Amino acid sequence: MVTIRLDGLGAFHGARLVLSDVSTPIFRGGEVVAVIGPNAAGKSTLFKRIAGLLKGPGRVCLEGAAKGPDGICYMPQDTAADAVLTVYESILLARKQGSAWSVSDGDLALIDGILAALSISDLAFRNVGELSGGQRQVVSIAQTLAREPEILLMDEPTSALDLHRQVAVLTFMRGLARKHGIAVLIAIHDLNQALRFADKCIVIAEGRMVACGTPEEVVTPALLRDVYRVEARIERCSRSIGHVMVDGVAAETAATASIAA
Ligand SMILES: Nc1ncnc2c1ncn2[C@@H]1O[C@H](COP(=O)(O)OP(=O)(O)OP(=O)(O)O)[C@@H](O)[C@H]1O
Repeated sequence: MVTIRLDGLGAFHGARLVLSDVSTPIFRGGEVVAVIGPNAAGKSTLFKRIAGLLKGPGRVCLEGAAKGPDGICYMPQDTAADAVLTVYESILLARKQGSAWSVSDGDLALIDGILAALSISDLAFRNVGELSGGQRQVVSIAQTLAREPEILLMDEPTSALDLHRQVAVLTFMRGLARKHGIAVLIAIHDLNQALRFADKCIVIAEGRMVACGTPEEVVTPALLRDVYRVEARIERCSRSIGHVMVDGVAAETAATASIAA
């Protein structure tokens, strides 16, 4: 089984150390880990550092990955659109990235399966450049899956999706993690989706990890006040899943806001 653990991880943007001292317990294949935190906290930076796109101190301890570091796939936040390719071609290109350019029946069957699983078979021969933002985001997920990741880093993969597709994609990703033993780390702003779909949760704030545990352990009124600067409660629905109920901005922020007004 693949496992990943972060040991004192940090990252530089240029000469600036933007992220430091991120140490986690072991995350195992099959688990979904939500990475949460405010804007500019360092979530994307963390993913880029794990994926080897940024330099910095510390270690990414990977075990049991058949492809080694190549098993780590990063889906960026910005979904680049290559207008001249069809959806099918763009996914095939992603699959063939860094490998021999010969296409097997297995490659085509895998792509057909991904398109069907993500309910985008009807988009296969449309140009990527003419898709909506949400459609492009699902294509970007398909491109990442086509690389058959062992560790999957998804940077806000549902930010452009409607509610149905958010739930469908997150349900699918969790099933995929379980079925294929993939460790899936998802940076996400929707804390209710994190509470619903994640097995573990890490919180990044001001370039450091400030909490790690199950979503229920981590997403608390105290965390919401200290890290997100809102007054909020966690209420359980009839299915015992916690939901964040926001009452307003935290007092200190409210004072600042009224001064600013
Ligand atoms: N290419 C870059 N060059 C210099 N600084 C950068 C670069 N990219 C990000 N940063 C800085 O690194 C810090 C962390 O940014 P990062 O994108 O990791 O945040 P984030 O938690 O993913 O934010 P968001 O939720 O807004 O996407 C920010 O201060 C940001 O300005």
